Amino acid sequence: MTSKDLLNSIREKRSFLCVGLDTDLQKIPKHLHKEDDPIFAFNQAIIDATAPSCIAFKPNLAFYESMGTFGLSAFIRTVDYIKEHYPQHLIIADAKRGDIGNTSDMYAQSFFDHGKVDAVTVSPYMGEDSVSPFLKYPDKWVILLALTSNKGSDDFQMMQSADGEYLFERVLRISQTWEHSDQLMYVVGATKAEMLKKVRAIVPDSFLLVPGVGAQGGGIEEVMANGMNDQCGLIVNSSRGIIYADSSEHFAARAADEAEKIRHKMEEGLINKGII
Ligand SMILES: O=C(O)c1cc(=O)[nH]c(=O)n1[C@@H]1O[C@H](COP(=O)(O)O)[C@@H](O)[C@H]1O
Repeated sequence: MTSKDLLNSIREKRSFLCVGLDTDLQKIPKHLHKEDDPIFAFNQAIIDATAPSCIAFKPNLAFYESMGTFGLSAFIRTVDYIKEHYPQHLIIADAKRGDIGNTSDMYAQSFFDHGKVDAVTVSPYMGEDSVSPFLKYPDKWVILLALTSNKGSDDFQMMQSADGEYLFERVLRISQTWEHSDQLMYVVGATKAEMLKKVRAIVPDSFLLVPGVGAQGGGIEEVMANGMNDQCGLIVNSSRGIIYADSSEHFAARAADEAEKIRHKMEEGLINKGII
């Protein structure tokens, strides 16, 4: 999926929302537990309900791997379901991978050859040779962690070099010199929205994956004000705030309402910026 495809999708849906599929057996409605595959049944209902309001889905691997083969099978079924029924939606495997070259090669194969996702989140801290195996797949995206939404991002990402450059700024600047850097997106937490201007000074044109609205307290308005470029350039994720809005039999309809509320705010931002 190219950035042009993404922008078309954003214009068509009037949205740049990503619905996070952080599916937890303990949190899904009890009536689904009688299904053969409750995780997939939940995802399917959430996907069908929210697809009109979003442009991307982001299953986080931790939630699936924690359930062993049963969880992995639900992950694969989920990806296949989105591919088959909503082929224009970007699928992000949130895996936060990255290792020595030959191991990253295996990770890349598992997501892009065996699995058919469009993008994978990758940690930059082992450097270029740990990321380049993911960048060998044309039309696939590598989403590098730049400035994450959690408190611990202060520990390393906000460290400053003698000339005042933050470590996350260095990640942005150096990674832009790598081969196929046009296939890079970056994670910047919505809770760090005040830093988005600094991010844009280094990567004015890149797409940013922005998690941390909703449950983590980040605000969509500040993200749009500081991070939106003239091609939108944003994919904003919400997981718990949408998928667990309700735990009754009406969970999917309530998830759709929550997604639509966010989409509505995004639509205003896109109009104000002249993108739609
Ligand atoms: O890479 C991510 O998606 C990510 C990066 C980050 O800095 N912060 C962050 O919350 N995430 C992920 O985004 C999702 C946020 O979930 P909610 O807080 O429930 O909306 C989770 O899957 C996190 O793992």
